[in-house]
Amino acid sequence: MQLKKCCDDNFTAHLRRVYISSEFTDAPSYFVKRFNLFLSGKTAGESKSDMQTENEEEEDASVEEYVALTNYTGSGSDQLSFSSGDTLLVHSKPSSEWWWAELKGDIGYVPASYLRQDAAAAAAEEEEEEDEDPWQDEEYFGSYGKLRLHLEMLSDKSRTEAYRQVILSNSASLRNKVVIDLGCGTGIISLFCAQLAQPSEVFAVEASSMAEYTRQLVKQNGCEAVVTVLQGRAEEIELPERVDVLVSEWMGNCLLFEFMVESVLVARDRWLKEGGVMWPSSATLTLVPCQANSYYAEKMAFWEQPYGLDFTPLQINPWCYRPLAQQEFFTKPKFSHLIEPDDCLTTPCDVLCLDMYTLQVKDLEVLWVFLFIRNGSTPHTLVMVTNIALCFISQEIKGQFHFCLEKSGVFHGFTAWFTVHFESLETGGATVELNTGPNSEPTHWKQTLFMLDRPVSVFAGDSISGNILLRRNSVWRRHMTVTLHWSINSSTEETDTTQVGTKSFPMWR
Ligand SMILES: C[S@@+](CC[C@H](N)C(=O)[O-])C[C@H]1O[C@@H](n2cnc3c(N)ncnc32)[C@H](O)[C@@H]1O
Repeated sequence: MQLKKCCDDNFTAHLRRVYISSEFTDAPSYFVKRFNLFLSGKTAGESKSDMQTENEEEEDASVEEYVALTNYTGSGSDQLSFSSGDTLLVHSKPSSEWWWAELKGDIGYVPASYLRQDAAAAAAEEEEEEDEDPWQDEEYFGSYGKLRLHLEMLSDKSRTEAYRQVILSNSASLRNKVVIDLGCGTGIISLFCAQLAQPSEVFAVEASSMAEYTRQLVKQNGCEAVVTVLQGRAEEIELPERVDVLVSEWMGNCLLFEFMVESVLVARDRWLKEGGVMWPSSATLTLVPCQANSYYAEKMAFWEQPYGLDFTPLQINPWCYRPLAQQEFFTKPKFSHLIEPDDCLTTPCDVLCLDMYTLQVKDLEVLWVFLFIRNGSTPHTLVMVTNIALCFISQEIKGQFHFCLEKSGVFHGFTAWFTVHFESLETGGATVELNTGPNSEPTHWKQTLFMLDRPVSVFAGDSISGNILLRRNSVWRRHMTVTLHWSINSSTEETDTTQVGTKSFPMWR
């Protein structure tokens, strides 16, 4: 299915590293073309020939048939009217409430809740989903089997030098130690270990097909006596002995995206000796409220007067739950954002700190706890409908923030980044830190920008407080949703005013 494919393309394209400046350059092109036609006043039928592209067959596969459950009268020129029983072609689902659909050559928004999928199509889709791997290992390890990601990672000097520095500054203590390099990729960290220290053994574990080349690289650099490359998933490989040090570069965008951290924790529990060392030893997620004037101008203010025309219905649309521009550009976080230190409205705040020794896989999950309150006369059984079920989230990755703004400006959103710390083998204190924030050398992760739907003018002395929740997707194990809740307390009003907001950002499912 095209939409799902687009989502997966997003996923592989955003595996830690981002190749496209805009998340939406890969938005379904069919939708974009249809929308262009809509703007030009042509109907789909009239413009069939305009639509023909070499990708047409693939694009047509994206269209899904839905049946109208009841009559609907569209309000405004961008909504479709339909009658119960009509078959609509849904081209895109820009939000959960409003879909972009076609009926008899006309195209427009329709309310999703008025439609149901054709039963056969729904069953086929469900089956397709059931067959999919929730870890998406094929795409994931497929992309690490190519050079593109490795080139980007190795070209990131700050990142790679940080690992080199860790090995170098601990070289004496690494003597005769056994090391596992989890997810060794091209083997760079294992090679640093072998060349800069004298470990007795380095197990370089890599699940992707890159492992075959890594073996050659180890040999080419004369390290085969120390480094053993093992191809396989870290969760499944067997080592001949436990290790003194587990080193891994597992961090993704916004620290956790990809959830490679789970593989690290599983390997830690299986193979790290009692008292062994984890590199990184801890990880911190940092947040700051910020301005993003140029991004806002590029994606939102642009529609105010392009070529002297008024395109504001794309920006502000009373009929839409979320106008198109907001929906397309601000629904997901912007990866690869480089925030200017000047755009931070105040001092950043650490919202999450992970201790790599004590963190558990279950800590990464949202645990749904069901509380059944028994109706006094009914037997104690979970299936009794007379019982009341209360469901609440007992645990999720959650951090609090409280910012006191140091300057006036426009609050466009929050920017997040992470820092990891490596402790010394000897002293246990921190030796090296890799900081991906705006005051350090840019890394390939850059920063992650979460745009609010609407900018808010703020003033020095105002405060912004709230929390951030990272909810791992319970099906798609490498994805999560970041939810921000905030309240802005104004210091300038005679009577205190508070504005509250909340927004969830899927990354990507
Ligand atoms: C971010 S890259 C780091 C590569 C290399 N360590 C470096 O610093 O250049 C992560 C690597 O870990 C591998 N990987 C991820 N999860 C893994 C797992 N569960 N078992 C083995 N390898 C894994 C990926 O295929 C990828 O090559």
